[in-house]
Amino acid sequence: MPGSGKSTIARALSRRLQLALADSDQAIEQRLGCTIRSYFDSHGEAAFRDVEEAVIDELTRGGASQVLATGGGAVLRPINRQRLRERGTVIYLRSSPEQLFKRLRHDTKRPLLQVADPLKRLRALYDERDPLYRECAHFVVDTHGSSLPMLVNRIMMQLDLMPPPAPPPPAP
Ligand SMILES: Nc1ncnc2c1ncn2[C@@H]1O[C@H](COP(=O)(O)OP(=O)(O)O)[C@@H](O)[C@H]1O
Ligand SMILES: O=C(O)C1=C[C@@H](OP(=O)(O)O)[C@@H](O)[C@H](O)C1
Repeated sequence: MPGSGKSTIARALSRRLQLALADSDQAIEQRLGCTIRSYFDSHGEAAFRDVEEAVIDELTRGGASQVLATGGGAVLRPINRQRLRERGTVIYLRSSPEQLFKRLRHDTKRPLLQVADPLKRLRALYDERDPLYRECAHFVVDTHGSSLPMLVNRIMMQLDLMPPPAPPPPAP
């Protein structure tokens, strides 16, 4: 979801894991040469989702060698969910629409929230997306009431519990 703290938490987690940090929204804006908001305005959401799909494909080809923060709508397309889940470990940072509204009520960057009633929009997005995040994620971390260091510790513990990745198939 927009504002669930993905960028903030991914940055802290990448430091802790000593892995590179990637941010698909930043990569998209670099490719577009403009902000996501202005691209939404000029080309519409479907065109944005095409670019998002291509960037996520590229950024996940290296497997689990980095921490990747995706935009909140990355799970909408089945191919994105499949690539993310198969190529890495996916963490759903769950927040309620009410918490997200507290964080984002003054936001001007997120195109989907530039509406008369952003809380209503956040509730609709949550209802649509929560099942998709759960389908895609390897585990869920609730972000409510935890500081950033506590969240990173909880994620580290969950990662420790993950089974090791399957070995690559033998060379033919
Ligand atoms: N765990 C948290 N508790 C409170 N505020 C948070 C938390 N995580 C992020 N924030 C704040 O919420 C806003 C959105 O965070 P951001 O990392 O940009 O979210 P996203 O990348 O998911 O859209 C920022 O202002 C950030 O400081
Ligand atoms: O929820 C969404 O559909 C979107 C969230 C944004 O990213 P954040 O989740 O980082 O706000 C950005 O990708 C775009 O505005 C669409």
